[in-house]
Amino acid sequence: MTWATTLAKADGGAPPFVRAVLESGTSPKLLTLVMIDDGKRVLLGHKKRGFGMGYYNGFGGKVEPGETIRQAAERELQEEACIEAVDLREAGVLVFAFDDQPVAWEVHVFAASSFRGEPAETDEMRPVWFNHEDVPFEQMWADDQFWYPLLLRRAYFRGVFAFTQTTQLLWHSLTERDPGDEGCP
Ligand SMILES: COc1nc(N)nc2c1ncn2[C@H]1C[C@H](O)[C@@H](COP(=O)(O)OP(=O)(O)OP(=O)(O)O)O1
Repeated sequence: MTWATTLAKADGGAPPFVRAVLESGTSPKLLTLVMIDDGKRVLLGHKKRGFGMGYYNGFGGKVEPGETIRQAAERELQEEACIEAVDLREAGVLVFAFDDQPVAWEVHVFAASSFRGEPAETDEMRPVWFNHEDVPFEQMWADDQFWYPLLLRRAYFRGVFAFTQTTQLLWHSLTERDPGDEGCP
């Protein structure tokens, strides 16, 4: 997570717990998040249970042993929204550090503009379309308002976000990146 450590030192520096977790040597927990964006509207799910319950979010979850990150993204989209992305692309990576958790969460964000199937409510998510100008940030994770503009204009992004009390955003650093560029942000 070299880039995340570099970002954690940027913009005045992250809270100490962020650098501690990033420099601990412990691998981050890998998760996925898939956004369907048809160019005018995004498909979000209203989370009905578990982590982030009550928020609108993309579809995703933990990467299971033996699957790639992309396979996990495809599986979670099918499980949570009953659809299959046609043109799934890597949109960005978000690292979340929580002041009460010993490992960082590395969330791989994917986007697609078309899909097969009909979005359907599952026991985890209720899918709802929102026009780009009506994305309900007040009912979403506090980090989303910062990286959605990059997502919607198809810019690849990387960000580090520090939370306390699970949902309160303390600090963040976000950069727009070329996915093939492994140099310093
Ligand atoms: C902290 O900020 C977050 N912001 C956003 N936008 N999304 C987040 C944040 N933290 C987690 N997420 C996403 C990442 C995943 O898509 C889900 C969480 O996945 P979940 O815990 O539901 O994983 P599953 O594997 O589906 O879990 P269960 O099978 O145990 O329900 O939220």
